[in-house]
Amino acid sequence: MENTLQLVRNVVPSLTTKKHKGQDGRIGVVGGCREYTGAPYFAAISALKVGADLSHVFCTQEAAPVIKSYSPELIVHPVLDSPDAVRDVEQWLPRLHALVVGPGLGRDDALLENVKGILEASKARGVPVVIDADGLWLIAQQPALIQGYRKAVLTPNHVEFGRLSEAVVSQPATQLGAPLDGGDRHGAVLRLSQALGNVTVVQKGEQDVISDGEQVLVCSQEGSGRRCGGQGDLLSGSLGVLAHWALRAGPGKTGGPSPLLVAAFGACALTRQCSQQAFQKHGRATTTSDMVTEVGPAFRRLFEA
Ligand SMILES: NC(=O)C1=CN([C@@H]2O[C@H](COP(=O)(O)OP(=O)(O)OC[C@H]3O[C@@H](n4cnc5c(N)ncnc54)[C@H](O)[C@@H]3O)[C@@H](O)[C@H]2O)[C@@H](O)CC1
Ligand SMILES: Nc1ncnc2c1ncn2[C@@H]1O[C@H](COP(=O)(O)OP(=O)(O)OP(=O)(O)O)[C@@H](O)[C@H]1O
Ligand SMILES: [Mg+2]
Repeated sequence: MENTLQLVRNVVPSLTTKKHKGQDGRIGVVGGCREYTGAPYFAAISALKVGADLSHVFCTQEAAPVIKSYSPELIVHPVLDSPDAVRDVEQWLPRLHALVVGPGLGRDDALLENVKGILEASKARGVPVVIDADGLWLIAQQPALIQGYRKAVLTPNHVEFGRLSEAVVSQPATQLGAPLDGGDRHGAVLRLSQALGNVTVVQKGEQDVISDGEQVLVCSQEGSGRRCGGQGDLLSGSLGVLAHWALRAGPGKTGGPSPLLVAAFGACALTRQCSQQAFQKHGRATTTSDMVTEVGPAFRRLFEA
């Protein structure tokens, strides 16, 4: 654990007076619809609090005023349900360092079709993508969308992992419902990553298991017993920034594991540390907003010690 945390520290940029706004990260979150406005907010605000300079949300028209009202810090584009959605997002891509696709996206077919176009445009430009939540629903329908794209990280929860495995490696459904033991989980994550052409996969759970098809890392940083919604969104937003930092630093700084493995490990450790710290203060009443408040102190404790 400690050795891998040190690798994360190696990619964290220093705060100096020589930098300009945007240099340490311009992150985009694609998600936010009528039902879900919290998820993209949690992802985007977490990216900022980890250290991105600018955080954009690309959501539906209806969701935009709601998300804006949560925070003056986010830049919110009400474009995702427009007929020009792909073009509207594409024009921002040259200015974005990473895209987090899926928190609060929903499963509307027209929206998913737009997201498909956004993913294709991101791949064409080599923009790193973190795919979470309903973005993973899309990938389970069309794995070819991400096949072999080495700058992608998928962050499935238990159910999302089962869906992806069934779609990609035809894992028997009987195995999907049952909790896998440690050894099986490693193998299952490794196989899914390999089947997707070495896309990095983070299976969230009691321990987070991370693989790029070559190595497997396990994050067992102490978290809490609280399982409120939104914690995965904090993780995917944080990972957007860390992925950018790690890829920019390159394998020379991350040692043996690939940059995206190190970034994913960092985001998992941070999310769990936030959970632990928030739980110490709020106990059973802990919510993801309490965890967002802990991002700064948790980051300092893990990565700036
Ligand atoms: N405040 C918000 O706006 C939030 C919105 N969310 C969004 O809600 C949408 C659906 O996400 P879901 O995660 O519900 O996806 P799914 O609808 O695929 O999840 C199915 C169900 O699986 C269950 N589940 C999760 N982990 C499990 C485990 N380890 N064992 C057994 N069952 C488990 C959950 O209770 C969930 O009801 C996404 O767009 C997501 O981003 C969530 O991120 C939570 C917060
Ligand atoms: N059983 C568990 N014990 C400890 N930590 C857990 C457990 N399950 C999940 N976590 C942690 O909670 C965080 C979110 O994982 P979770 O599986 O809840 O994601 P999710 O379902 O996508 O969340 P969201 O509600 O944001 O969609 C991760 O950091 C993960 O490590
Ligand atoms: Mg989720």
